[in-house]
Amino acid sequence: MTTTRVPGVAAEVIAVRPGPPLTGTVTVDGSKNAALPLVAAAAALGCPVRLNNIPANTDVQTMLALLQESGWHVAQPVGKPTAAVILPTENQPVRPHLPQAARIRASYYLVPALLARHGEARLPWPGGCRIGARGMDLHFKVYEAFGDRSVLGDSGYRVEAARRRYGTVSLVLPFRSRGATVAALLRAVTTGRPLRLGEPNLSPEVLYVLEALQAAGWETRAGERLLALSPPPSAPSDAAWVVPGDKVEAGTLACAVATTGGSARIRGARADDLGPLVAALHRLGISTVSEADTLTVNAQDGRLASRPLRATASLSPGGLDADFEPPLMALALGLPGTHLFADAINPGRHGNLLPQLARLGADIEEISPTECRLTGPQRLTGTGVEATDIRTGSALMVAGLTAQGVTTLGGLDQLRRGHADLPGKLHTLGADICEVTP
Ligand SMILES: CC(=O)N[C@H]1[C@@H](OP(=O)(O)OP(=O)(O)OC[C@H]2O[C@@H](n3ccc(=O)[nH]c3=O)[C@H](O)[C@@H]2O)O[C@H](CO)[C@@H](O)[C@@H]1O
Ligand SMILES: C=C(OP(=O)(O)O)C(=O)O
Repeated sequence: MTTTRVPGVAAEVIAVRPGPPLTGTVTVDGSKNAALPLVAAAAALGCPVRLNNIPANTDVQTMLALLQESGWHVAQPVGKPTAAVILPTENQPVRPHLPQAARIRASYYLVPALLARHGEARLPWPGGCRIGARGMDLHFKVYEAFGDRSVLGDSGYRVEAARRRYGTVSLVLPFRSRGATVAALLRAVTTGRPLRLGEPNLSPEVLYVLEALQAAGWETRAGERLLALSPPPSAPSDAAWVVPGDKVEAGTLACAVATTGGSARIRGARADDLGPLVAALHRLGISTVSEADTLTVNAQDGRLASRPLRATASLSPGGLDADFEPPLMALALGLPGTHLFADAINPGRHGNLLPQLARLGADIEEISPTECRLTGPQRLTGTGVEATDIRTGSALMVAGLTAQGVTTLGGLDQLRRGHADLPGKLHTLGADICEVTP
């Protein structure tokens, strides 16, 4: 017998219209890019780990589902939708088949836990945002440093765990990859070996993993040149971690408030994580006040003070996270000055974002495939656009807040990979935004 699946109504879009300046208070969700390595770290630890403030975006749901397929329980405490306890199952499961790992970039974070549980990790090549070639060759160098063997295929890769070895693992990364840094940390955890990693990535998402491991007994030292990790004398029996608030969601909401000339409080993200974004806002004449976990944005008076912005995505400590660039670009379109943007980390980002902004009438000059220049203020006009990746989607929503007429945004599955409900948060601040299911 054959069965026919009737597809659900997938053609939904978000409609945005210009409205009054955004005001009020909104709280961001836990961060996707912090939750993904923390979930993998919980699995690598091998004991029950309670995680709080887990965001409900689809990438994190996929990651939790991958763990469940691979020999871990994900137990949801009753009445606590954003908490989960991750613990290994008692029975050794058969080698997992994980095709959904191809949907998300961060499935690579599971390799160390899979090596510990199954002696090998067999995964499809990772997916995620299509923002240019996104290699993972440094991850394989990391595993090689631990003695593991990698076999690369057309549709995926296999890493085989080394026989038990002892002693410190030392390696220097050729560039500061966040993914490879986390891979090294988690492989050190599952092998119980001390690690000395040169030229590490020190983005907040890496520092959260270090904080979590420190809370579980690891000794950690993080400097610009060297990151060191040593195991505790005895393995922890349990741990409890909190996923930090989403700095990218907070930064996107800050750009949204600023673009409407509004004034609002954005709670939940750590002020330190927003430093580079706040510096860019100040350059654009937007005043902000940063407290421990609240960013107050006031764009009512200062917008005429805008100076030319140079926003360059960087992997260096304290650099501008590439994920802040798209919403900043949407904001800069409305502000005086000639503003420059560069993202050489993700060489396909501008190829996604610029054509969509152009549909709204933006005039942006491509200096090279990864650099562009625009002069504001520009008047945009609403039309149908597509979230071709997460941050392109959120930037288009920011642009739609001041574009004349109606902007309709499709490709919501991309947006929801990163944010459980960004339109809802904009609505809380008074945006004229709704989801439409034709
Ligand atoms: C799940 C997650 O946290 N994703 C973030 C992570 O992505 P991503 O995992 O791509 O970040 P990395 O810092 O590891 O890599 C940056 C770039 O370096 C290249 N590379 C990386 C590793 C490697 O082994 N070989 C290689 O060539 C890739 O082109 C990659 O795009 O950091 C990016 C840069 O800050 C952010 O935009 C992403 O949101
Ligand atoms: C690029 C991103 O995600 P990923 O690396 O998971 O594709 C992002 O979070 O914007």
